[in-house]
Amino acid sequence: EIYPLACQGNLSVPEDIKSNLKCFYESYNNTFLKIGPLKVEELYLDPRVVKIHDAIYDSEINRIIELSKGKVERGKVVNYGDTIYVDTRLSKVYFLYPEIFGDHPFLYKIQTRIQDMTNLVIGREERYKGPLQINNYGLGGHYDLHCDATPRDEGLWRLASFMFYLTDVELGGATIFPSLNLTVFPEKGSAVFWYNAHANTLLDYRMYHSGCPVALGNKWVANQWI
Ligand SMILES: O=C(O)CCC(=O)C(=O)O
Ligand SMILES: [Fe+2]
Repeated sequence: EIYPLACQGNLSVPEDIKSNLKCFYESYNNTFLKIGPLKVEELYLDPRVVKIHDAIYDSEINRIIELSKGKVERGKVVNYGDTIYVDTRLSKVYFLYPEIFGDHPFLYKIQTRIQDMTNLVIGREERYKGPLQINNYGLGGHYDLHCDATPRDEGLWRLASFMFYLTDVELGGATIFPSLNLTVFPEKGSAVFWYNAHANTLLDYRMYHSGCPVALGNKWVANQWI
């Protein structure tokens, strides 16, 4: 079982890959990023997974959690067009839909920043203009192996995933990518970003991942599917 090993951070990315990973400042050609460049840490090269440090302000985190606290409900998963409760996902979820952004304009800023940070456009088609999904895991909360896109989407929806860590977690709660031997521990204010599909839009099965059980503490993350 690699699950417990990976969750504890006892697996690591192969040495030949690790030795080529870099940390750098990125500003693309973006005026705002020139003023405050992204702090990028490469976690894997092919497929590319990056961590962005200081991706969201504490003040924004507080507001998101405040908005979501009383609203989160047991999360479901999509199953052939239905959404159902499953044992493999134990977390509470609240969707901050674009419809409510008008009441909370700071959310526009966050989505715009995600676009700047990824160089991608959220909602290439209107029906894919997704919400910010807020996830809260209590003790034992977890989300087992899954891919954010499904074969039916084939990379048209959820081409990429951008996830903010809104809290540190005292113990457990890592995000693991078992095919890559990659474990990412939550770090408040940071974000991870990866593509769920190849350039030809077929799903990239290497991107299966899990949210490990929280052993101590309380975990909040915010996902934006792109
Ligand atoms: O909580 C995590 O670390 C992963 C969450 C996740 O994969 C998801 O919400 O799709
Ligand atoms: Fe996921």
